[in-house]
Amino acid sequence: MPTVKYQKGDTVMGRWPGSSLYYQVKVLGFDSKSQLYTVIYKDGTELELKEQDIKSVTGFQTRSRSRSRSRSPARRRSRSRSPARTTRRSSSRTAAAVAATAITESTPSSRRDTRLKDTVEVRLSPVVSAYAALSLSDYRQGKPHFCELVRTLCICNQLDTQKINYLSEHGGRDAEEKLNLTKLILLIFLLFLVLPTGAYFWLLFLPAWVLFVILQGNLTDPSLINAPPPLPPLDTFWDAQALCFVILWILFQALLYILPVGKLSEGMPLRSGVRLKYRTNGFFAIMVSAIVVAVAVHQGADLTYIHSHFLQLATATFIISVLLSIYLYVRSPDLEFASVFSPGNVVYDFFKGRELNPRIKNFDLKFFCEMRPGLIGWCLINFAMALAEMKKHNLDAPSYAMILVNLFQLLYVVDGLWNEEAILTTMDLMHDGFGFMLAFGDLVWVPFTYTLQAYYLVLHPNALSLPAVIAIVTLKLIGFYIFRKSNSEKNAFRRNPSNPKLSHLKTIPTATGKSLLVSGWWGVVRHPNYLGDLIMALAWSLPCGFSHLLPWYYMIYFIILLVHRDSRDMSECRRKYGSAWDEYCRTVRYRIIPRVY
Ligand SMILES: NC(=O)C1=CN([C@@H]2O[C@H](COP(=O)(O)OP(=O)(O)OC[C@H]3O[C@@H](n4cnc5c(N)ncnc54)[C@H](OP(=O)(O)O)[C@@H]3O)[C@@H](O)[C@H]2O)C=CC1
Ligand SMILES: CC(C)=CCC[C@@H](C)[C@H]1CC=C2C3=C(CC[C@@]21C)[C@@]1(C)CC[C@H](O)C(C)(C)[C@@H]1CC3
Repeated sequence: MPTVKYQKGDTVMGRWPGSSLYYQVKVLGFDSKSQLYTVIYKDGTELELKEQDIKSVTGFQTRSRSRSRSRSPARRRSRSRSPARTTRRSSSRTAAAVAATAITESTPSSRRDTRLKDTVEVRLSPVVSAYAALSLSDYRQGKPHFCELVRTLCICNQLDTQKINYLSEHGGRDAEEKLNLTKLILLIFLLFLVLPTGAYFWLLFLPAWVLFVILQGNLTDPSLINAPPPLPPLDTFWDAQALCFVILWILFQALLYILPVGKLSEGMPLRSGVRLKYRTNGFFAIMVSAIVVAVAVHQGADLTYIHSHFLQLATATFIISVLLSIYLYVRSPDLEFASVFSPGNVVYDFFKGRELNPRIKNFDLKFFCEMRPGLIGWCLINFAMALAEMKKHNLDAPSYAMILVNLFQLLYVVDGLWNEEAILTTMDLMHDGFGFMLAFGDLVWVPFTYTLQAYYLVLHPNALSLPAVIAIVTLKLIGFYIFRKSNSEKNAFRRNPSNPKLSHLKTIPTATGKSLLVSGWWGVVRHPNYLGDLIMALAWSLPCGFSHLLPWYYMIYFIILLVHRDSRDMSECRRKYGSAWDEYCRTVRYRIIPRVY
């Protein structure tokens, strides 16, 4: 009779099948026939584990501590946690274990050999090994983000784990050769995207693009594929008054934000378990802003200034976003966040941000910038464009096209502010740092490029027939319905998974304690909210007609943005949820558009 190492009632660390994560478990018994231990997780889930998947509690450290030791996401992420990549060695009685704190093994040798371990684990598949080789050599050269991009792009190009595994099982050389072209294309993409050059690229490209589209909007024949118009003299960019207006607007919004009006909502738990509080009074802010603007117009304020000084206002806002990003960079970094996301590269850190939730006392800079000056500014600018159109064409009322664009986008923003709490469960708030990308995105990109349809219509009117108006409105409402319902469903579920209103929905439990919705909207496609958003984007461009590409810019940009976000989210969820995510993907096969994508 072999000796039983762990006894009934012992508290030990049990490896979660197919991952390198260990959770605290209690031994319930040992079956000498199968040589398996039955263990129970904290949530009551029982599993059978082999002896080598069990360790004593000593010799472990919390994952957060080990994370902060390694600043390399490349190293951390290439350590496969996907069950698809590893051989499952234990049998499970239930599909999932709801975990307490996830713990990784930490022995002196495992620490010493982290790099070796990475290589061994990722060699399980040819494609992954190519990625790993790339990432490791590039990591050594100080380009850890390089591998992140390859990984993201691999996923973008559908080289997901299942395909990779399929190829490793069936492919051999042929399959790998077939991938060469794809890899080549990926590498060309990388020339543009690779970081830190990628961060430089985006730092220059994003402002240049805003300038390009604004200048195009002033041309008689605007297009996205026209050569850029000649740069106006430098002094035309600058207008001190425009800067004052922008500062006043931001301060005004900040004042509304800090007023003790409206609900204090709790964010999602941070890694430390803390839940930050957010003042969700965005609807109040837009209402007050509308009243103030209406009074100002009534008092004779000429809002068409916004149209005639669009470039100067954009420049002023850009300057503010750069100053804000510098401030965000020089604030002391959030080490816990940086240890997970930041490779410690100055440009990359500046671009992506070093803190998840930078705050000045209770003033949350990311939340404020994402939901207030830019978003409400977007509606203000659209309204100003409608006035400019009336002035330019001597109209008593704006055109149908202008009214539709204004109303559609106003509805989108008002809805976002009305459901402001839901933003707390979105990727930006939960996972992304606050650096130049979001500061610029929130303050400049949103108000100065999302308004392009209205800006375009001032100089390029497009007459709409009544049936066209009805068709476009119907499309918008369909998109809005899908967008709102799906976002609310996920938000309600994340806030209270046992919400009785959602009890009819099927879910998959995951090892993190959170479950995934597999029916309802989230059972139709994996991102129903993106689907609704895309349909709405289509309805925003249609009123501008088909004469030029410029008003279709948002649609094109949005497809790229959402496809990229979906890939990023897919890889993040696969990392978080492992086999449960794969099961979700098997059940819900399409990402955004049913039966298409
Ligand atoms: N107009 C614009 O410029 C933009 C608009 N948007 C819109 O903003 C909204 C938010 O988008 P975004 O933050 O990108 O993504 P989501 O709101 O879709 O959030 C993704 C997260 O939802 C959770 N999740 C995914 N699948 C499930 C499931 N089956 N069941 C339960 N939870 C699930 C996961 O987080 P976890 O499990 O950790 O909770 C995942 O990381 C969308 O409507 C989008 O269209 C987004 C970007 C730009
Ligand atoms: C190219 C570049 C600079 C990208 C930055 C992306 C940001 C512009 C967007 C990322 C996610 C966003 C969201 C909204 C606006 C655009 C950004 C900031 C949003 C606030 C718009 C209103 C919606 O109702 C929303 C609240 C769902 C949405 C959230 C995501």
